[in-house]
Amino acid sequence: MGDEDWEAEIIKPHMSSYVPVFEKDRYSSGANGDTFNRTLTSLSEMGDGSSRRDHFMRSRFASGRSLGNRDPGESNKRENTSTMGGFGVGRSFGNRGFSNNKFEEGDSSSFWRESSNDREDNQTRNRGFSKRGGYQDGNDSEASWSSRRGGRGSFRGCRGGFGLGSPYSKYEQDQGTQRTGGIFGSRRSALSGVGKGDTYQSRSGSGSGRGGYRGLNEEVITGSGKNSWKSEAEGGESGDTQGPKVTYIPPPPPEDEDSIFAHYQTGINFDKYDTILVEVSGHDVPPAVLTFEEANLCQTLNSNIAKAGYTKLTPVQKYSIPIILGGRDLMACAQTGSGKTAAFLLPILAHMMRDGVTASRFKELQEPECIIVAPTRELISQIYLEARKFSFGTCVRAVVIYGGTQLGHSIRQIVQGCNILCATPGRLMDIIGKEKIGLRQVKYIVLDEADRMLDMGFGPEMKKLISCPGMPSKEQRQTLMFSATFPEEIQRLAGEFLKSNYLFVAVGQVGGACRDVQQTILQVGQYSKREKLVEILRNIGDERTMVFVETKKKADFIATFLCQEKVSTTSIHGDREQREREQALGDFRCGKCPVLVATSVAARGLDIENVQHVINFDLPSTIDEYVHRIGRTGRCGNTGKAVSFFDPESDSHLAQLLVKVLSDAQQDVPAWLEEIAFSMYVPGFSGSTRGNMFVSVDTRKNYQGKSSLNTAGFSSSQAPNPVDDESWD
Ligand SMILES: Nc1ncnc2c1ncn2[C@@H]1O[C@H](COP(=O)(O)OP(=O)(O)OP(=O)(O)O)[C@@H](O)[C@H]1O
Repeated sequence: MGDEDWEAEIIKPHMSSYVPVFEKDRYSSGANGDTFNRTLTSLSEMGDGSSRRDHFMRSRFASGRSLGNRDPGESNKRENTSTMGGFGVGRSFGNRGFSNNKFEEGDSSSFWRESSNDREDNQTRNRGFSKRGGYQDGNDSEASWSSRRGGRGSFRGCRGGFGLGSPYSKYEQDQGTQRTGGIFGSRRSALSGVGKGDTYQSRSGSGSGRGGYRGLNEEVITGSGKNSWKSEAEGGESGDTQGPKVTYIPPPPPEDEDSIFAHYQTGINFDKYDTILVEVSGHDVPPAVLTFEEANLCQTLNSNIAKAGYTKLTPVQKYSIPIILGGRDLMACAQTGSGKTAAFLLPILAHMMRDGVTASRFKELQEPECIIVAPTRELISQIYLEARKFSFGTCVRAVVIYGGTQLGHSIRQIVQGCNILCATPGRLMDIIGKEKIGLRQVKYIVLDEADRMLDMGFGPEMKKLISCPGMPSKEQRQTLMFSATFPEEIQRLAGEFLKSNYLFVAVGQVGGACRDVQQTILQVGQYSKREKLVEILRNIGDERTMVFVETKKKADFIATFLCQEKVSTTSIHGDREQREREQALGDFRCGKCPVLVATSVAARGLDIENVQHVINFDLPSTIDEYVHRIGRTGRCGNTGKAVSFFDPESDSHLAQLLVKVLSDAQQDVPAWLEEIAFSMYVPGFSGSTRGNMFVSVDTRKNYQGKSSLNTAGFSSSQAPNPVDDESWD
């Protein structure tokens, strides 16, 4: 569990995890790539005599709906995470032990195998669903809540300290081993007690079993046990708990119109969106709109849309806008980078304009009409900027609040007038708990990356939100959920937030990767990854690249390593202070650091212009995360490239799902990957969608109608069809 890191921004806000930046050299190109130009279809045509294999391939991939069963592999991977190691004593690593801006490979010690708390993703799993552990049955009881949160301190004693003086290669050797670093004492004392300013220091808070949680390192929710809803803000600002204040006040975004409407160009494949299939299920589906004019939004909105450079609706917008304008609840699933944000913002704003809401700074209690929640600070900031853009020149005021920033600042933003409140879950619950906003006027709740939020274990928080005093019931408000992936079990939970007649919009190969991303899977063992990474980055030159790794410490480590290799790099992850995270994103966006090393904190939603490459240095543990990560490139009709290092030792459980994703996106599938996928084949696995975490279709058994449409020429919703019903089960 993440028993220390969640407090990072509270306890020692002044500490820096600076990653040095070096000017990037120019490098020559080198050879790269080892995929085979063989598609899945060609495999089935090979006639290699393996009937088992043929059966496997047919059953897995031919239908386009099968393949799941990722849990065994996933849990395998998870089970290997209970170890800790450490950095070299007094030795270098960024400002966490990076001495004199030089990473001493031989001296920096045993960079440890991923500890469970270091894996951003893993933390969430620990709070996740039954299959992933944790939240199980919609039971929101305090008992289950506290049991998931409590007892964190109990892990501390057995968490590792330093691997004294062992070299980096030791880290690599340790990748496959179970290490319990207890002999060097607790992580806290070990990490903070050694060396001087440039030693890695734990920014953990007090130990001793204090409860708390920091979901995906984004939101800080502390609790000293049962039924506690203390947050970093409370602890830091009101003095309810110990710890210094969070003082960070994010700089205000530029106010000038050019900056507000700055946008990047849609890509050459934008028009291809018209051919994407869309399925809408539920009763009385309103017809889609084909153009912005048809949507009949108000004049100011149309003008803002034009200034934003939008001339044509994306598929998810064509379908979602009329559904939301029609007052319906919605669960929408569309590929990464396809315009989901505007799909909910525009109709909500249109309604607000119609209803004449006005932000007033003179109101004693601000009562927003719309609450938008997203799982990460960066994503919610981005949504806010979109809301600000589309509400430009109107009397609607959007406000953003998120963790890692001064609570007083959040409150000051709100009291100046708040119609649309964009928030991360922890900060939102803080503000509500402090009665800084009233909920009586809420008409719209939007959960962006809803699957992630629920998967992260924010289900209870979201339930608290909708059952807060004053919050209109689901019959009296509109609830909208968006994501590129919607696993079945998440859908079932999500259904509790929505009216029973909600509509489900599925655009394209739902849960699938964007076809504009060229995907390459390379078989790279853990010992060769760094070398391969450098080789690829040198080929890439200065093109903007996101490198995903599995743990926070590894993110720092790889960033530092790349800096030493003279690749201008920065990093973002949940252990970095908010100002550092924003700085890192800023440096990446502006091109100062064309390489951003990130954990899954940056996997979702981030919309950064011109990210041409994504490199999965470590593959994520789930295929959904893979889809989101590679979706940071190839956005809005632009093309992009994703290269993933596949280590058969640790990633084999993903092989089947990767083959599926690749073939669905019409990518080349390496023969060796097919072989691994085949070897992982479980006889008797039906390949049905049910239980499959990947393919996201409307899981409601009794939905009454669906339409299967082409975004260019759609039909209206169909009458219930028992045959279709079955096929949707
Ligand atoms: N109709 C449109 N015309 C032109 N650009 C658009 C349109 N809709 C959205 N965009 C732009 O496309 C980019 C991606 O949009 P957005 O971030 O909403 O995608 P998303 O579907 O939410 O992606 P993700 O699943 O990764 O969160 C943004 O820069 C947005 O401004």
